[in-house]
Amino acid sequence: MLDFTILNDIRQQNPVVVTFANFVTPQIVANAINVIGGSPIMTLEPAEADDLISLATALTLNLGTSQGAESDFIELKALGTAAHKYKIPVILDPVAVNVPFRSQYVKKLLTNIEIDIIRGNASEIAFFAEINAKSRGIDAVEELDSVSVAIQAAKKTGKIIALTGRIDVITDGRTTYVIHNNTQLLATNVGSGDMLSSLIGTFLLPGVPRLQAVATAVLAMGVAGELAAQKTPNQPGSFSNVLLDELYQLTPTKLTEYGKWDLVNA
Ligand SMILES: Nc1ncnc2c1ncn2[C@@H]1O[C@H](COP(=O)(O)OP(=O)(O)OP(=O)(O)O)[C@@H](O)[C@H]1O
Ligand SMILES: Cc1ncsc1CCO
Ligand SMILES: [Mg+2]
Repeated sequence: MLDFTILNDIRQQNPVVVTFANFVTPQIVANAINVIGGSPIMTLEPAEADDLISLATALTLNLGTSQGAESDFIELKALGTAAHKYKIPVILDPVAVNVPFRSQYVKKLLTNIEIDIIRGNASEIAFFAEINAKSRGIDAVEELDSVSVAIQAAKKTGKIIALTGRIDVITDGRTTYVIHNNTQLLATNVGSGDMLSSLIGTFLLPGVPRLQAVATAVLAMGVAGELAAQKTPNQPGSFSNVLLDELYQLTPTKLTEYGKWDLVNA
């Protein structure tokens, strides 16, 4: 079961979420964390990694624009090592991981840092399921069977997988949540996925079962997206702002009333 009172806990605890961001969407990612009730901080300085992570409840590593630079790798490793030391969960957003150079980089990262959760679109998650999927840059292109791809990725990696798309699938390979709340405007808005990867961090409060926390974060994004889309039909620019308003105004009652989700093979 999902416990939506976690929203009240987030607002009460104001959890610090550290994000290694890409340079395209840091502002909306920071706002997403803030409006839901968390406290965002972005960093690029390895020397402060331990200090920041000691304050944080989760770490999100977004690889959107990081690939290649040795300084980035040093930073990612410093953050990941500190997260392991302080036992906080690490979320990976493997943007465009099917681009060969990025595939190698992610493999290197996974041997150096312990990752707990991977959030990506169908093409990105297919990489971890070891399925040959096409992708065009940051976007998924193929209609894959999301449920089986996500479960296979979870089994291959041993990590929690959040596969987003027309439906969202959250699984540890045994228990699977499928989320049906959605809107095309979320896909059109560049950075919805980046926002979600850091929102997941905000929902991963200490002591909360991780799979349920991840599923609730994805549901929250879907419900807020639908409510925003009703107010901004065919207006992607306005949608982006109203999405933040709806995340800010989200309540456990709204998640209960509007949330459409299934629990499969529990
Ligand atoms: N075809 C779709 N229809 C409805 N909602 C979608 C669709 N595709 C994605 N979404 C929603 O958009 C949000 C972001 O997921 P998406 O899979 O687009 O991430 P992404 O590709 O990493 O995005 P970005 O790179 O722009 O941050 C999720 O909440 C997801 O449910
Ligand atoms: C457009 C883009 N390019 C690298 S990261 C990013 C934002 C979506 O993740
Ligand atoms: Mg993405």
